[in-house]
Amino acid sequence: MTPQAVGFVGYRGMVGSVLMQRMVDEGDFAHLDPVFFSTSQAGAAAPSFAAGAPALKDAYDLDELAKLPIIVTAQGGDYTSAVHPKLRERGWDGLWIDAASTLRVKDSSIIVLDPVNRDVIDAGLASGIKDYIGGNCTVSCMLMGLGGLFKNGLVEWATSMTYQAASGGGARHMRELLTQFGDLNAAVAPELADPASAILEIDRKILAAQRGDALDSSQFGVPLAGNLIPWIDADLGNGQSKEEWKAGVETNKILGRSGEDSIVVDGLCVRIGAMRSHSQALTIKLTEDLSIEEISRILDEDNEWSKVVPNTKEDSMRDLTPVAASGTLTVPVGRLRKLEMGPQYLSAFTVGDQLLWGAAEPLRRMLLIALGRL
Ligand SMILES: NC(=O)C1=CN([C@@H]2O[C@H](COP(=O)(O)OP(=O)(O)OC[C@H]3O[C@@H](n4cnc5c(N)ncnc54)[C@H](OP(=O)(O)O)[C@@H]3O)[C@@H](O)[C@H]2O)C=CC1
Ligand SMILES: N[C@@H](CC(=O)OP(=O)(O)O)C(=O)O
Repeated sequence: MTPQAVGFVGYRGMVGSVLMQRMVDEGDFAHLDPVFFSTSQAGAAAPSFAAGAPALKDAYDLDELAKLPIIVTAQGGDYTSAVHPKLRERGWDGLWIDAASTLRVKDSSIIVLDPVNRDVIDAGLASGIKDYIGGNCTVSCMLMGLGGLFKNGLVEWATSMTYQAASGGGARHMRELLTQFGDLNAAVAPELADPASAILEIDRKILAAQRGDALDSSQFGVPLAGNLIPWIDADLGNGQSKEEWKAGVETNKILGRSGEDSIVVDGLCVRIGAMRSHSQALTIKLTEDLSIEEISRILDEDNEWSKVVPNTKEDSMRDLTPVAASGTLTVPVGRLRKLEMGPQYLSAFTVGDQLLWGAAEPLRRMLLIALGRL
């Protein structure tokens, strides 16, 4: 069988690079003919990992894009807004697989997270839906960890309090965080080198640096190092951030639920100084009083990546952190405990790499589904 041609836009960005690495690691390029696009480097050589691919094409060249039956993009929402409607207007009916949020909640698209909603994806393909969009990173990571409870109708409502990594903002945000850590360290280096120096003097200098103009905070707007930011994405004007709004809307869309069938999911989204894994603490009201053993079994069995971490200090500190989860597809779920509110109230804590399950991996797997390989 002739390999299918697939267009890739945004392959050299942060999300795109993680996607390419996963595809190289899994040998995916052996089963397709890649055509790479760039908004800034048309004509340059294709990336070395895809031997034989043609030179980079202009990502705004609709004629070139329209030749392809499948386009995968991690270029960003502005690109999607600029190109996708024009392609559809001219009658292109290929599959559009996208990391950006632009098309996510449209009726004409499906949010892809196949370990959780393969049935929804298959029904979409069968009914002729052409736009398949990766979900919000926090939502996808939460559902990869706790999907077993949601899929089995065991969640009456859930509230999530997130601890989101710098990578959610992009590569420049990660660099800014590290630069801030370095600058803060430098501000008190002599005092740190002297074990006899007063900690309150160190603290005073750090606070002065954080409150002054010394730290570059141009990406996040305020310092993140030694701080946190209790707001992510746009202000919807009703006291809710857009990131918080996505939790309920996207969770239900992924699960194929709507109207009275919807599950209420809401909470607060907070940026912290982790690098690339998002964490979240959840309070879940269960629809029935299940034992922790039964809950653990359901979560572990739901998908091969969800891993229940025993609710002990040692296990939690070792296996339930951004440092433990980053760079892996494992989504640890722990701190499972019945809360004092009653036997149907469950606490949980989960962590996921927001560039893998939070962005690249659902796209990669959707591509494999489209190619008939998954
Ligand atoms: N960051 C995240 O956590 C998540 C992001 N997304 C979505 O993915 C989109 C892309 O995000 P992200 O990957 O972080 O964006 P990046 O800024 O890393 O990359 C986007 C594009 O920037 C261009 N670019 C310019 N200079 C460089 C450079 N030095 N190195 C690499 N690329 C460069 C590339 O396009 P070109 O080759 O055309 O110049 C690249 O495709 C987002 O807009 C969002 O819609 C989705 C989920 C999570
Ligand atoms: N908003 C997320 C990252 C992201 O890109 O989300 P979305 O794909 O929903 O725009 C964060 O900052 O952590």
